[in-house]
Amino acid sequence: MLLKLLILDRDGVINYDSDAYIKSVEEWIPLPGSIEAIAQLSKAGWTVAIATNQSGIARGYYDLATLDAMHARLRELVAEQGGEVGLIVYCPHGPDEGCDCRKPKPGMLKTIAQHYNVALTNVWFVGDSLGDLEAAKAVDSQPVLVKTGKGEKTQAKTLPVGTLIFDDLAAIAAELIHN
Ligand SMILES: O=P(O)(O)OC[C@@H](O)[C@H]1O[C@@H](OP(=O)(O)O)[C@@H](O)[C@@H](O)[C@@H]1O
Ligand SMILES: [Mg+2]
Ligand SMILES: [Zn+2]
Repeated sequence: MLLKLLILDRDGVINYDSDAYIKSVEEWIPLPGSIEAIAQLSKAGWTVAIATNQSGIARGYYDLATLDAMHARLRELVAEQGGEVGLIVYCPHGPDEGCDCRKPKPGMLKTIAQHYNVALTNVWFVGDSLGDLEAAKAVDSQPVLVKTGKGEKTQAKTLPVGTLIFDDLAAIAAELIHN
């Protein structure tokens, strides 16, 4: 049976983003409807994985324990709604470290695909930044832009051909669950 895999960016898609980075669990605040959307997708048989840049680690704004606490909180909130979150992959590196995982490079998407032993072709990758969409395009996944977070600013840029646009994660869940 083909795995129904959906990959999400984190900041600006699941939780509010900030130009000052999300530096603590207290600053990690879910966007309206995002927790419910993930839980509904999970209960409808979707595997929801996450690929997130976290250069704030390299910049020293917060540590790995804090990052893990944010993700534990996310998992706890989704579990309270009867759903579950799949693999969470993050890039802790800074923009100048030349790693393979920082979006727009597709390294994290490849890691997720290998973990679930699936191809990335046409798998929806939902993000609010151009780098998210470019990462998707690089591995023939489906770039999906949400207007939350930095999404409306991103929408004004030149997007990869075929990018789908939705208001928010709740609208994406409705589309995937009911179609
Ligand atoms: O949207 P995801 O990938 O989940 O995470 C984005 C964050 O890591 C941060 O990425 C930073 O970009 P730089 O890493 O400084 O270029 C800035 O855009 C911050 O506002 C943002 O919070
Ligand atoms: Mg983002
Ligand atoms: Zn990296």
